[in-house]
Amino acid sequence: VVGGTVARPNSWPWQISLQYKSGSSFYHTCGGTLIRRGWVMTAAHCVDRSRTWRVVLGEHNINSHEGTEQYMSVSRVYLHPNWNSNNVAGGWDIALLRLSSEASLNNNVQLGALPPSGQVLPHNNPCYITGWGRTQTGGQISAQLKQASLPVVDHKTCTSYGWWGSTVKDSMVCAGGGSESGCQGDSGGPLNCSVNGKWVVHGVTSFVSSSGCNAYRRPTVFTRASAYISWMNNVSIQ
Ligand SMILES: CC(C)C[C@H](NC(=O)[C@H](CCCC[NH3+])NC(=O)C(F)(F)F)C(=O)Nc1ccc(C(C)C)cc1
Repeated sequence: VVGGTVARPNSWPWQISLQYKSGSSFYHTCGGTLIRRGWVMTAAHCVDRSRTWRVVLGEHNINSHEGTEQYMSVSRVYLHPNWNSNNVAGGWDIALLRLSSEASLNNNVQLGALPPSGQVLPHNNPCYITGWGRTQTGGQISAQLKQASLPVVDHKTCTSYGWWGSTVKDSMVCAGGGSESGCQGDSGGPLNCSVNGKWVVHGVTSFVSSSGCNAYRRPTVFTRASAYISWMNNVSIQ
């Protein structure tokens, strides 16, 4: 996350850290959202190579053990069948992870709410991106979970000339476009939007401009969760 602030610990209790094993250690690679006690929603581009994964719930500082963490292994990865790892602009950048056991819900671990199928939010709808991703283009990832205010940029604007144009599809949502943005390592995490006074996980962090995370008129682009509700249902999640 470029800009924004360090989040109050566990104030986004559905945010997870997706980590892969290398040698005898695990390393943060992406974010995700706990949407059922046994299921995590993330980006397909995070899990389209075979690795030993773990999901950490109740995480704040990824470099220290704070006692609120739950470490879950992943029993199966469901990539969207249409995902093409050579074309993030094609969309379909969504995956579900089946956890080997069910999370215990508490003050630090809660389920994220999904939107109703087809919901599209208006321009400037208040949203926050959260994640441990790089804090500057080409910089380091953040040890502590960060948040930044990224209001929705409507499709009309986001797909116009000088903005993302036709790279952005209807199954995506844009947010931000100013000095704050997502960045590598935020992938797969939630775009948390305030709808009728409640937080809804409206997006899955997908991509930023290859010329820089907070590039001018290149808002962060998210997979629009409301476009995939039926797929998630069919993966027997709901
Ligand atoms: C060094 C980074 C900034 C490069 C940048 N990476 C990204 O945007 C990666 C997703 C890459 C998926 C493809 N393997 N996502 C992120 O960094 C995220 F913002 F989500 F955290 C990128 O590839 N961006 C990109 C690439 C192609 C397009 C279209 C023109 C096809 C758009 C954006």
